[in-house]
Amino acid sequence: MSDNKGVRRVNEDLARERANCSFDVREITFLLDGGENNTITRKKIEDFTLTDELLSDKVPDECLSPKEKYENAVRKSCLFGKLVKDKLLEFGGLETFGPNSFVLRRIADAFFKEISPLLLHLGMFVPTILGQCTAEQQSEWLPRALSMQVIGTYAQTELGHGTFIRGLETTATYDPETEEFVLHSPTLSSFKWWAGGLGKTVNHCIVVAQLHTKGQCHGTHPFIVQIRDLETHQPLPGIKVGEIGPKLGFNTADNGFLGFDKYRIPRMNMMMKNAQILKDGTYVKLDRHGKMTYGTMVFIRVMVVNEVAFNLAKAATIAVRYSAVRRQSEKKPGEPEPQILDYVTQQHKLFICIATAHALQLTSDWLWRTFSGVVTDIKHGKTDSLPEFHALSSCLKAISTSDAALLIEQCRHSCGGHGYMMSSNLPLIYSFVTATRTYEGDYTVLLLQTARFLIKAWEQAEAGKPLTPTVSYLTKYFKDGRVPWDSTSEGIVNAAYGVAAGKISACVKSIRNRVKTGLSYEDAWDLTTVQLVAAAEAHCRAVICDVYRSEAVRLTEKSSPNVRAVMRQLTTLYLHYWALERIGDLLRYSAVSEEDVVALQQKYEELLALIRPDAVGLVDAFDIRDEILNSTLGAYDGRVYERLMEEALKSPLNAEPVNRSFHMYLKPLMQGKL
Ligand SMILES: CCC/C=C/C(=O)SCCNC(=O)CCNC(=O)[C@H](O)C(C)(C)COP(=O)([O-])OP(=O)([O-])OC[C@H]1O[C@@H](n2cnc3c(N)ncnc32)[C@H](O)[C@@H]1OP(=O)([O-])[O-]
Ligand SMILES: Cc1cc2nc3c(=O)[nH]c(=O)nc-3n(C[C@H](O)[C@H](O)[C@H](O)COP(=O)(O)OP(=O)(O)OC[C@H]3O[C@@H](n4cnc5c(N)ncnc54)[C@H](O)[C@@H]3O)c2cc1C
Repeated sequence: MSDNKGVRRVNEDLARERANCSFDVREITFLLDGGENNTITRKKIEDFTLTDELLSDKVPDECLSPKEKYENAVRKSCLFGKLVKDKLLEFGGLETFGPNSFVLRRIADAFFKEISPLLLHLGMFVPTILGQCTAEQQSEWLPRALSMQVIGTYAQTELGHGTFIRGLETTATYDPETEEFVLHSPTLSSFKWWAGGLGKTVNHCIVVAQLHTKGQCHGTHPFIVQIRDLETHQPLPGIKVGEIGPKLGFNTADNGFLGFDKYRIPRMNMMMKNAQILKDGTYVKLDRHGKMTYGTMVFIRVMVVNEVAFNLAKAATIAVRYSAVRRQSEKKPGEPEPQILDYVTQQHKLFICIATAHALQLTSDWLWRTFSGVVTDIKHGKTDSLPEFHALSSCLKAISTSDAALLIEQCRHSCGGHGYMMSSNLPLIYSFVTATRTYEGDYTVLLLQTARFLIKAWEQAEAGKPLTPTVSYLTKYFKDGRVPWDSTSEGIVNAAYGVAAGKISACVKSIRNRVKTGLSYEDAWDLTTVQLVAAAEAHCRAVICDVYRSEAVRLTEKSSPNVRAVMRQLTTLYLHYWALERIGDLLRYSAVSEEDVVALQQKYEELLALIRPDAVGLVDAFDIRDEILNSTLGAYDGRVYERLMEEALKSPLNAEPVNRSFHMYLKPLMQGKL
């Protein structure tokens, strides 16, 4: 299905793989896109936007200086922004595709090898206006933000604090005399640090600061702050702003720092949906739940699951296609060199990547639907579902980003030396995804948030109180104890829940035993955090296994038999992979026997063999165009070696036969004249 526009000749091995695929690739594309209509619209938009004129870079981005890279990214962001504004809305905007199909995000990958400096504008600035402003404030800020007169970012993290939001030091002190807030950075560690686009691009930002009024601090609140002049783009007096320097990735995102020297903003620049300051300085709290100002973070955590699923699909596409083209070594003496995809160890590295991309995509669609329900509840003043949703989105964000980063790195390893080339795009995909494990809530910190909820749920189960849906399995565990083993998919999912329940139970015991020795609850909790993180991870894995299995069955109800078969093979592979990965836990918390373990391993290896002939078809079904993949190793036509050489020749070092350093240093060294 992938666009093969401009293809001269498809590599023979890839062509044969495609001819032998057992199913109609388009059927799986439609499933992943959420229906044929979505696929048709997406492809129309891709045809329309991915034009050579906008995409061509004479010099590869990675050969540019940091400054040139940034300037190129701004140029492309503006072209991309104009395209979206002028043309894409003709297709009905994002709503046409459903909020979870992320068409624009997909297309953006063709424009930016790294990140758009405007990502935070649409990704966080606009959503925070929607989530944290009153209707009146929205009518003032939204039109200006959507027409790009106001370009913004989200500046919460400081040099000294990212995780512990309550510890942020920037202050916003209300002055009733002038009806203004005075923003101030009292220490070096209070400088804002990290916000994308802050370094050079934006003219406004959302600043999260400690609100002081009438001599009292009311905790952190968000404010809209203009930081640069709209005409000259110079920082305004009282603002110290700059870029934070080179990073592992995100090098076109101009992440920035920001400090305030008693900088004044109007009272109405406080985002007032959840709390207000009246003219006289009276503080009015409207948020009954207490954590509504964390709403943008929850929203982004939901989006990130989809983001990493797509990036893993990209890495799997590159690695599987390359593994079908690449031939290396001999299986038996004198035999022709096999495609490396024929090595079982290679299949073990890669098929779990395809299955995980599906698992995360389907889980993300389910999470989005659940989130939409929570948002509707909140609109009607109901916040009861928030604690469970916070626990769910926290662990899914942590596990999906961590799994995706590890598996993308595995894809890179599976491509040998060529996977190390920037032109394979695997290093950039990895550097992007590994950051998702940290930003919007660090892995450990978020799992501990989930653990907090799980321990409370356990106590509720003990007290015989009803439990919310994602933890209702604890009630069953209370009744039946250790789970029986059953090697069906349903049985493995049940066992995964059993492991989670067993681990939560062990944490509860551990905390209580420690408290009995005289420790405070906080100290007992702290000493148990290694187990608590593992329990939250086990809970999250059980949820993903459950959702993936049930969603795959539901989605393929009307599919052709071959598509149903291959989708079932993938879900079964996923469940077996994780059962084997966590065999120690299963031995501890379920009735699995030694023989069952042997059978699990055997079945897993049989599944690798069954999936092998369809592997290329499965990654083709992700339907990621060459312009978006940006990879010498993963292009649809498989012209790997030609592309590697073409890209190498673009290196600026190849523009001249002899570099001047020869005359300046090497020659004098060779002649003993240095
Ligand atoms: C492209 C890249 C863009 C990147 C952008 C960024 O990174 S932007 C920067 C992104 N930065 C980050 O992501 C920073 C990550 N850090 C954080 O999100 C918070 O500091 C925290 C959640 C770790 C702790 O917060 P805290 O110290 O205020 O809270 P606490 O632990 O004392 O718990 C008190 C109660 O609150 C509950 N509760 C908490 N959060 C939520 C919620 N969202 N919803 C609902 N409930 C929530 C919690 O469950 C607990 O309930 P319980 O048990 O009492 O019933
Ligand atoms: C690429 C990138 C882009 C970003 N973009 C933005 C942005 O646009 N806007 C913005 O505001 N921020 C942004 N951030 C900041 C990001 O949100 C924070 O880095 C993140 O929330 C982690 O916080 P931290 O850096 O303070 O880590 P720390 O909290 O200092 O974490 C360091 C270590 O301490 C551990 N730790 C911390 N607290 C605990 C605890 N309670 N229990 C156990 N272990 C703990 C962590 O697990 C970790 O191992 C970005 C970060 C990155 C990397």
